[in-house]
Amino acid sequence: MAPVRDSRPIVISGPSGVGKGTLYKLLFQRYPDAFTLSVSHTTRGPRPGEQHGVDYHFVTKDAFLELKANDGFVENAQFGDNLYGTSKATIEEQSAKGKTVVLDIEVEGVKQIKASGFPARYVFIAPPSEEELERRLRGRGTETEGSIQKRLERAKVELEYAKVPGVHDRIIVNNDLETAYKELEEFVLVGPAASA
Ligand SMILES: Nc1ncnc2c1ncn2[C@@H]1O[C@H](COP(=O)(O)OP(=O)(O)OP(=O)(O)O)[C@@H](O)[C@H]1O
Repeated sequence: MAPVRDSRPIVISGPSGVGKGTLYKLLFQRYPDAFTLSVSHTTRGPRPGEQHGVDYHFVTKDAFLELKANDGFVENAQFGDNLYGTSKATIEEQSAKGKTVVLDIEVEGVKQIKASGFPARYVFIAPPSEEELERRLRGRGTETEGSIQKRLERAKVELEYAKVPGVHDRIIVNNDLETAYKELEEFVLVGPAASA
């Protein structure tokens, strides 16, 4: 177990395709007992293979809206026809198991968590350049051309917001993967380097 001294959840944000997932998956592989990814609520139906409570908490729209009305989310958003959110109870349950919760959320969610006063640490993953971000999005092979263009437009807004002083505790440029990983590890472990 890594000696994580600061148990506040870690909010990781950054443009789509910058390598957030790649970086925190490395962290989870290295420290499987210390970190866990937050499980979001969603009103969309499960895709084949997705498990309730593992990939998402799949809930009805009514249940989602009731939780929202009761101030149960640290952040929530609508994408298409579906609602998504991170519940306070989920973070608390996962934290109670002794794990540091990692949240992978987009910029509007970051703003909401900050506004809510929920204690968290914020790290932004930046691309070496917009050209390299585009190369990675294309290289991943998961997006249509339209989706790539939307994500690149969105990236400009996110990169601007990241420049606002005081928003993030750390900005890591994901150029060389190993170097960026080491920076993330150093940020999340807090204090002397841990031995895995
Ligand atoms: N340092 C790096 N150098 C080169 N390629 C990288 C680097 N980091 C990640 N990649 C590649 O970039 C692509 C995007 O990475 P990843 O899927 O982790 O991004 P993401 O930020 O989690 O995206 P999304 O928000 O859309 O889920 C992947 O194909 C990944 O292998």
